[in-house]
Amino acid sequence: MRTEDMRTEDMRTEDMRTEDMRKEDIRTEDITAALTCLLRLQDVTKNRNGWRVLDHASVTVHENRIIGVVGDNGIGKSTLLKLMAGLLRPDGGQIIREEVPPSYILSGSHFYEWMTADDCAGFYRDFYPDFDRERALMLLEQSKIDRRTRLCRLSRGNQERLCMILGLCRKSRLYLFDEPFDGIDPYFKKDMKRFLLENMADNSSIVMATHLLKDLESLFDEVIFLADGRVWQMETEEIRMRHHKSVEQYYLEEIKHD
Ligand SMILES: Nc1ncnc2c1ncn2[C@@H]1O[C@H](COP(=O)(O)OP(=O)(O)OP(=O)(O)O)[C@@H](O)[C@H]1O
Repeated sequence: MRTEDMRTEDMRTEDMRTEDMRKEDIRTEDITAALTCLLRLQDVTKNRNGWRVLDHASVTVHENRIIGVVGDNGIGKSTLLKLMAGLLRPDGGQIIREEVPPSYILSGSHFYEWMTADDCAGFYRDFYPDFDRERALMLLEQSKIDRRTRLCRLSRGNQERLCMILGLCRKSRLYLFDEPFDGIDPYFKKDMKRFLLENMADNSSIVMATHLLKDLESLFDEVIFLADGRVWQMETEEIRMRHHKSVEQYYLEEIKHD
């Protein structure tokens, strides 16, 4: 979110938050054509575990963007991604998105260890009608991941790559990753970054929660920050040009950590 938008957001009064917007509401509509906007959270509030994780948060995801989601542990990054994915419903505000559902990329730990890559692809085929199994099998072969190997025998990096392949092979325009590169060595990370860029569909976008700013910030066009009870969105370019900082420096030096 740009500074002007943040100010406007702050200036909104309670009166303007209509009864409608307080209702649980996820709307889907074809908003893309006019605005090239894939998803919008408007004034979204979410309470979890007895505290308000998101408080009137507003963010927008346009097409052809890679957006980082950055904030301290437990601040609400996964919650934000799950709201975007439709896995959680907001307690207030609205989520407006395309009819095509987002692809929320599960991490390796969501599958049983005895499952093979083939089993995981079968799971995706059964659950997601938009899953392109042939493409997934082709990418697995390209990545030298044997379809018959059980997950427990795959390296951590290959487990994550498998999950990335499965998620990317859903016909979506919005791919949501929660810590996709966690625990992966620098060489493999570089390779997976390249793989991601090569295989993301045209006119799609990625939203990615991560703590690995040094490694990943070069990917980001924008960053969504969560801190101090607020959520705001900035262009990476703005952070570099206006604040003369990297995303990591901005995160460490400019935002409040409890
Ligand atoms: N399944 C759940 N049930 C109830 N409350 C939850 C659940 N998951 C998370 N929470 C609460 O929501 C808050 C935000 O959690 P979330 O996982 O979104 O944070 P995060 O920023 O992704 O954390 P991390 O960086 O450690 O992964 C947590 O502090 C926790 O109190």
